[in-house]
Amino acid sequence: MPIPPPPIALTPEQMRLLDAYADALQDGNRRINLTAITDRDAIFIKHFWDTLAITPHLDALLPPDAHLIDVGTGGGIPGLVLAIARPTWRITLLDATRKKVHFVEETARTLGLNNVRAVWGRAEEVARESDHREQYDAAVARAVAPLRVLAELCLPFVRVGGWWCAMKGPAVAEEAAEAHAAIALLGGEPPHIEMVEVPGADAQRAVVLVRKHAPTPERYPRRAGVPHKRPLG
Ligand SMILES: C[S@@+](CC[C@H](N)C(=O)[O-])C[C@H]1O[C@@H](n2cnc3c(N)ncnc32)[C@H](O)[C@@H]1O
Repeated sequence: MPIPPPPIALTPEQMRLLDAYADALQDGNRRINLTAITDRDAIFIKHFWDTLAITPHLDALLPPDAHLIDVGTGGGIPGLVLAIARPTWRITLLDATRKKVHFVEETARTLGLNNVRAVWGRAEEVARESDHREQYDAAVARAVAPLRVLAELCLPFVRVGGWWCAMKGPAVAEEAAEAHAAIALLGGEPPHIEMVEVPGADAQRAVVLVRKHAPTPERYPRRAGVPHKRPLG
């Protein structure tokens, strides 16, 4: 079965960049464990189309020159796909694993993406640095932690008036309900859930959108590992 068309319009140059990125993921995966998804069609559907399906939601919330951080980017999802789809956005890719940060840095360079920078570190530590804390129009994340943990890893990066955007699966409503108290504590408004159609995907997908209305209290995030061990709320 051919790969279905993307969920948003792409130029031939953007399709060429996604093809080159798929090559890099397949090649990189032979050396380091970047993703469990290695089949080329699955890379397009479960990584690329999955990210592009949330892009219209971000378009509606963010300015053309938005600065985003992808927390726990791994092999570059969603950050590198967003950098290809929206070249006027600036994207910071953050991961705690050094070799993954090297991979995304190298891949961005090879693809000629000059709107990308990569940062190696734990979200709990990097979010305490003044050039990252509350500096971003949006923090995005996929497959990093349950929402009430992820809130503490993401919201400290977001400026007041900005957005936290988490890509999730079908159990999202329950997860969001559990995260309400943590989100409020960290300066977020109640989460807004949108179901997302991903062409060719069998699983239900959703995006959780949280607007930040107040600064995150100084004591958050707590020390590295604590958000996972003792989730807020
Ligand atoms: C399952 S992978 C998901 C990668 C990518 N977002 C995706 O959807 O394919 C989770 C990634 O989050 C990173 N990670 C987990 N906790 C983190 C933290 N506290 N700070 C920074 N990165 C973290 C891990 O190193 C790993 O690369």
